[in-house]
Amino acid sequence: MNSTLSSAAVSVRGLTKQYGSRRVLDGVDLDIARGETYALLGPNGAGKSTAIEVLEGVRRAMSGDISVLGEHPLSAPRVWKSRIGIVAQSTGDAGPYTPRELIAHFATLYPNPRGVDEVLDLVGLTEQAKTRATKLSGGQQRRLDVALGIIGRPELVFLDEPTTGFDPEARRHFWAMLDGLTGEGAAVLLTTHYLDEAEYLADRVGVLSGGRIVAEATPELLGGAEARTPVVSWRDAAGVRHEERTAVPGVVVERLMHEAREIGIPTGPAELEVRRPALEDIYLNLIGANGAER
Ligand SMILES: Nc1ncnc2c1ncn2[C@@H]1O[C@H](COP(=O)(O)OP(=O)(O)OP(=O)(O)O)[C@@H](O)[C@H]1O
Repeated sequence: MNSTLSSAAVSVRGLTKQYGSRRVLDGVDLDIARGETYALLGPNGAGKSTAIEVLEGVRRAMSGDISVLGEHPLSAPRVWKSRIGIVAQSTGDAGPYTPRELIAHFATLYPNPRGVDEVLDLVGLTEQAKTRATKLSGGQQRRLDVALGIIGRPELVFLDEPTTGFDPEARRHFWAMLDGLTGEGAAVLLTTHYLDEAEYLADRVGVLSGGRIVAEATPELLGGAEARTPVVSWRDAAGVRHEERTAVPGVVVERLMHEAREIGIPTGPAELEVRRPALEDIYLNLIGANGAER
């Protein structure tokens, strides 16, 4: 995070949004600092895209105080649009054009765009620069979406499930690219269903469930320190299964081995295992506790 820029990139209080009689967002509070990467997590249908679209000025909220780069998205001056970058979940038809042509065209819409070659390289499309966009693979088309979202050197980038369809190598490449972007001070609001992606990229993650942010922290601290405490499990000589949460699993394992040897079991207790809860376990617990949307 860039600590020299302190004013918020996004500041939201009490955001609500309803489709017909169905309330999708029910009082969302959200702050994203300049230079911060924030991953918004939540099950399918939780309202992540809806929230992003409200912040982009594409959808109208029912209520709430919303400030994005210091402006309300629906009353922001034209130049505000050039300060944000949007990679939506689905994008339109690219027509008969190549990535180079599309990126070059989009570059003309911004006052201070990146170079076309630089962006092609950043997203890993240099080799496909002259291939018709419609002939690109799904992952390559997604990279083109990202290219069009960052060509204008945005101060804030909205990335709605940006790496869906990427192969593992492309995903790593994308992560490195994003490191470069945020290194230049851009704030990022990202949605993803890949918990490893959130863990790698995000300064903070928020979990949207039941229309609200139900948990928010750095990836290391989500769910509280307790949630990350390792669990030692084993089966005793009578076949009864035990679990012990402990910050010192090695000490517990040592004790169990010693106790087992004492009663003539040199190999230790059956099914002895140490589990360290991953972000995914903690996320699933949070979603479970707050009722998943389906
Ligand atoms: N234009 C719309 N009209 C009516 N309902 C909508 C509209 N757009 C979205 N919804 C509904 O609002 C809810 C939230 O949708 P949204 O796309 O914001 O969720 P999401 O968290 O982004 O989901 P996903 O992870 O599947 O992309 C869903 O139940 C969806 O069906």
